[in-house]
Amino acid sequence: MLTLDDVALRRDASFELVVRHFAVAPGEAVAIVGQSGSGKSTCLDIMAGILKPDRAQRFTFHHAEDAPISLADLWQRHDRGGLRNWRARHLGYVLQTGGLVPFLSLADNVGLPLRLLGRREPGRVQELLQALGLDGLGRRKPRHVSIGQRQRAALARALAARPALLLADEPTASLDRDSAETVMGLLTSAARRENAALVMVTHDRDLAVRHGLRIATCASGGALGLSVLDDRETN
Ligand SMILES: Nc1ncnc2c1ncn2[C@@H]1O[C@H](COP(=O)(O)OP(=O)(O)OP(=O)(O)O)[C@@H](O)[C@H]1O
Repeated sequence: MLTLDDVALRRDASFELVVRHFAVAPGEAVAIVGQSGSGKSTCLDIMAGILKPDRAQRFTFHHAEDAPISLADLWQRHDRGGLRNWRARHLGYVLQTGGLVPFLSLADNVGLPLRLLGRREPGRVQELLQALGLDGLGRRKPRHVSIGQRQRAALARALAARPALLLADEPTASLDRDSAETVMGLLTSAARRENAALVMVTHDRDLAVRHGLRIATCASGGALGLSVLDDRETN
């Protein structure tokens, strides 16, 4: 579904991320692991069409019967509208910081992707709040719930429009062990149910392995801090 070949982005004089090859198929789940500062979040932001790569031999998204979309071409043409449409239609992104809109209730945050797409799905928001253990908190603003509850609301929002590609940056980082297991279970089962591709960044390799995710390593090394993600190194 998502394929990257020789995609690179230099962040500063001492750091360049180079994705030699990465591919994820519908229904497949991959965890990107690696040391702090090795480029995991940068990699996810490139996959999300948020950060523009300096070069991309191949950077494509291919969903079901639709024609393949070259994200590399959209960037090349500076087609911001095209990238925005692609993100709205196909992408669910759980940010490390949650990224909820502070002045909207949890329920309105979760329903936001559906509203932006002009879709009405009565019951969908409630179903997600319930699935993520947020029943009864829908009317609260993000600042009036715990960090872990915010994280789960962010996950519910990413799932709302049933995206084909689900990206998550440390979705369990602010959760206790039991909640982390629960959220991982929900994330992977939701992705499987929707036949979505899931790519998540995590420090917790064991948690990812326990939940059946393929492991891709973001390795750092070399004098320039060159970072290479290569999913052929997976186990
Ligand atoms: N906005 C930015 N501008 C310039 N450099 C950045 C920016 N964000 C991150 N970097 C640099 O890019 C490199 C990779 O950072 P990134 O956040 O992708 O790593 P990470 O593996 O996700 O780290 P962590 O596990 O600590 O979250 C680091 O050297 C970092 O200092």
